[in-house]
Amino acid sequence: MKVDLSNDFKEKYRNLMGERAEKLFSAIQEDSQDAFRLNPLKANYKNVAYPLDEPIEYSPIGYYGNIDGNSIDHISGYVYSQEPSAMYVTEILDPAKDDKILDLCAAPGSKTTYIASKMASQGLLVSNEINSKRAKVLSSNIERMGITNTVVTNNSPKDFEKKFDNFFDKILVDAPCSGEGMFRKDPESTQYWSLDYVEQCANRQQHILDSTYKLLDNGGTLVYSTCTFSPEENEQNIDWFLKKYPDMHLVEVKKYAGMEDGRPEWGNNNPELKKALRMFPDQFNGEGHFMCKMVKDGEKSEIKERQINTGLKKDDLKFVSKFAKANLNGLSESNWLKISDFLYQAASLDSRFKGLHILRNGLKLGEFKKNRFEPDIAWMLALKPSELKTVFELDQEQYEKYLHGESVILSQRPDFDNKWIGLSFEGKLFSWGRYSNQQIKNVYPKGLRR
Ligand SMILES: C[S@@+](CC[C@H](N)C(=O)[O-])C[C@H]1O[C@@H](n2cnc3c(N)ncnc32)[C@H](O)[C@@H]1O
Repeated sequence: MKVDLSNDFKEKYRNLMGERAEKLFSAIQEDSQDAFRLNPLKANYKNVAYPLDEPIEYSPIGYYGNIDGNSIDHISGYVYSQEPSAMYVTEILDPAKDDKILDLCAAPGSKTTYIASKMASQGLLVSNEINSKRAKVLSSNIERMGITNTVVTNNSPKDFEKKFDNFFDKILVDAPCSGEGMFRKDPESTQYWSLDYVEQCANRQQHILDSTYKLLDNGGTLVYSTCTFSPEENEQNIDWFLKKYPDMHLVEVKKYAGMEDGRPEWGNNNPELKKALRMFPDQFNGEGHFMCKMVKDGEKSEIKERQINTGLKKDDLKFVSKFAKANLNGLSESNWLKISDFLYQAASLDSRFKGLHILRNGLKLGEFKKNRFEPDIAWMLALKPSELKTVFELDQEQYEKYLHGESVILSQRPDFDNKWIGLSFEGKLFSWGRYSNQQIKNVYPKGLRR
């Protein structure tokens, strides 16, 4: 599909870039570049059906190529589709295992799931999304990828200001923007673009950055990124931010072939802006992006946690222990949290989260029903085969029927008799199955069936 670039857009970039603008316009008419990531949180995570012969130089888990959303690799959370430029945002954030990280504009979750995979189920990741529909998609992507250390919230950045000042070691602001860098991936998005829209986005980004400053701890790192070319949303906003908060500084990031410096001349001639990074699709094999990394002066604060009541009763422990004894090879009882009838292994028990709209706190283990406990799909997606008493490998026909909502009838008595088993296809766990009487009853969530 041809991308319909408006005259205002072309004139603006001809003025800004001279002859180079024509190269940019032609690149925008070319096909976008697909890529995907592997998920190191899964067992044998390189065991995927997609070719891994075109690795992305700057991402140890990124590969060029297209994935199918109906494949078992996708359904079981072994792969995540993400265009190559966007992958570098997480690499420059450089998440560490014991960090407290906030991803403030996180849906649908491509950067958050990458961050989590680098944290190896440790530390704390807060993935926030202001839009409620998008926050649900974010939450389900986090579930699919088997992520356990994340609190998913649906709030505005301002909502965090009351309780989280100087709390986070690292913050990612992947800001809502005018999306010029995604025009060729989503040609219809050009219809929302105007010179005014760029101004509105720049203004909204300044509000988000104001909140972010308060939430970032001394010595902390802030990565700001957009998928747009406009100077107003990029260099000019960063120049504004650095002047408003003189204890924030840009730091150098490594630039691979095709990545360019930020443009001081687009940001009030602030020479520091060279340290930012730009990707233009006429030079770089990916979509258009801007990103930069900043640090805050000062010594790290001492953060004291105030723990909430976990809501657990003695009987609750009894039911889960009984379930685990029958079906698992062990059980960690740390950070258990009961919310109405649901049991979570919480990513955080800190009372600061009270008052936020939380969609998911860590791993959803399951639900207490009358005198029993039923495990949740989220738990299965986070388990390794070695943690289960029984893993049953389905054949192609059984797998397709199970995904569709049908039960599996076994032709003979199997060599297990426990009730809750892990179901796998091509060696990848994707669902619980409930065994009884030579049948594996279908417990695949209705919303996921296909
Ligand atoms: C570029 S997208 C984020 C993409 C995401 N980081 C990813 O990698 O999948 C920006 C997000 O910011 C959200 N947003 C919109 N207005 C916002 C605001 N005022 N404050 C915070 N986030 C906002 C949008 O709903 C959108 O999901």
